[in-house]
Amino acid sequence: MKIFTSAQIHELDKYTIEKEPISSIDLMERAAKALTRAIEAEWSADIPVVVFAGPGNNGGDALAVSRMLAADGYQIAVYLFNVHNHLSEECATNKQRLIEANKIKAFTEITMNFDPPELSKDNLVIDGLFGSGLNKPLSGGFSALVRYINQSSAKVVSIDIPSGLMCEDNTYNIRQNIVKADLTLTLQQKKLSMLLADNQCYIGQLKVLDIHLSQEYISQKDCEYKVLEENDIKSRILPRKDFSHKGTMGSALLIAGSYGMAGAAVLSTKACLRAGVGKVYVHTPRRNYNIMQIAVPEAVMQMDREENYFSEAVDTHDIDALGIGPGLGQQEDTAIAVIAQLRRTGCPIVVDADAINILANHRAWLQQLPAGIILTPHPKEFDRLYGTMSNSCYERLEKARKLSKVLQAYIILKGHYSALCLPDGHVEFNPTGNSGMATAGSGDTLTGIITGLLARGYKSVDACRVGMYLHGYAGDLAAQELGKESLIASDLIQYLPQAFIELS
Ligand SMILES: NC(=O)C1=CN([C@@H]2O[C@H](COP(=O)(O)OP(=O)(O)OC[C@H]3O[C@@H](n4cnc5c(N)ncnc54)[C@H](O)[C@@H]3O)[C@@H](O)[C@H]2O)[C@H](O)CC1
Ligand SMILES: [K+]
Repeated sequence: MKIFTSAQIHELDKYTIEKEPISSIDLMERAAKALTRAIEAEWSADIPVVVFAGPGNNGGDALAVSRMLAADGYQIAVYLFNVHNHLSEECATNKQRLIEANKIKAFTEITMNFDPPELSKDNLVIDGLFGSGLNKPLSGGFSALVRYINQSSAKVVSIDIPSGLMCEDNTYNIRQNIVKADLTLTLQQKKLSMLLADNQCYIGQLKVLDIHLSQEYISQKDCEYKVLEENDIKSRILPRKDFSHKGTMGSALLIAGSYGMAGAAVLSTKACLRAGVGKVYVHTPRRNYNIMQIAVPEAVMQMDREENYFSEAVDTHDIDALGIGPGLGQQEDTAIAVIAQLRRTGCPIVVDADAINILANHRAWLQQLPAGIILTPHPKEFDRLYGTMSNSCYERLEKARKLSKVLQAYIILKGHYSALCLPDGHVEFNPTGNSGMATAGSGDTLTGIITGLLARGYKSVDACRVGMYLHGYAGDLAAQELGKESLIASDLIQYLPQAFIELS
């Protein structure tokens, strides 16, 4: 699913009006019908509804919804904020239609002073103050109203987007002045800000309502952000040929583990094997020999000369993909070996965990990374790598995009909706996965899966796409059976076969 920016949504809106063709007011009527249906599916007519409508088309939607709910027997009190004595054309038409229908309990148009109605837990607030046309943080009377709504115990449903939240960048927004919705009914598509962790507290439950905007525009328009869908993945899963043997299914090498961190090597190795690769080699310190042999008998061991940590770069001539970093530790010898390894490796590489931390501590080395390298940082690792803290998830995402372009690297910024940043500036979000996966070792399994897919013959971009989707999908299957609370990283490996079956 493409994620258009608010400017593109505006364009899409105009394109639909012109090409369908449909008048702007009829399009609003179509949106309002979808919104009304969704609200009626959640709340019955005995809940008293208070509607706050703004001066633009978000307010127009709210007024049309008010008319439709009233016609269905809901008790509605409407407050229309017209403080600059200017309503959008569609908002003004819907004000007229609402008054003429004469079905609502109370209609107040606020031009100056506003005496807020009492809001109790038995009320439903419909927030139609501002939508995709918001162009700066809310202030003055609007911010006071938002705070009033937020401190009340009423249920809140936001039309299109919680008022005060920007569709994209909220780095410099004023967080107290954003409506906290219980339900957000967004039109046509999710907005970028809805995919970012720091905005989740405003959105509540999220439903996307299809208002049938132009499919022609949607399919033709290039777009920097998209959410991956099952079909994007299914069509990319490589078939296994009948006459395959382990020599044709690729060889992966994992450089992982240190004393006390053998588990990271075990998890990444098992996950790598389960990604369908022919052979998996593991280079790990001597101390971990027994653990690895017993835990993963399918893997071939290569012991480091050091007892406790990775210390020497190894030959990768016969290897199809390298995964480096899980549980490595950050010894200075390890750092030097990691850099030497990255320099001498000719096959595709996944860099994770301590290997990322090492690069973060030696940022001059970043320039030497081979193009096409895959980095899989979680947000803190990314901040260290980039060298600055981010004030918002949007800011971090933009930095990751920039770094991907500069390094010509694939960066997977991990989290809910992990963001795959491509060297050409595009971002693809992964929709699978759940909070049960926020547990130690989860990242090690992702590294193993992507390394396995690379060795198996997937292009780097597809190994990232398929890898993160499968990883989350396995997590979702595991959560269905085991619940989220008790989920551990080994469960992800356990459910990887089922994930493959369902996606193949
Ligand atoms: N394509 C669709 O998805 C459709 C969306 N619809 C609805 O239309 C709104 C967007 O409407 P628009 O008129 O462009 O913008 P808003 O209503 O969000 O607000 C514009 C209005 O507000 C003023 N303004 C902006 N920022 C501030 C601020 N910080 N403080 C005060 N005032 C501000 C601005 O100057 C304008 O006057 C979309 O969200 C949907 O709800 C259509 O109904 C159907 C198609
Ligand atoms: K809104």
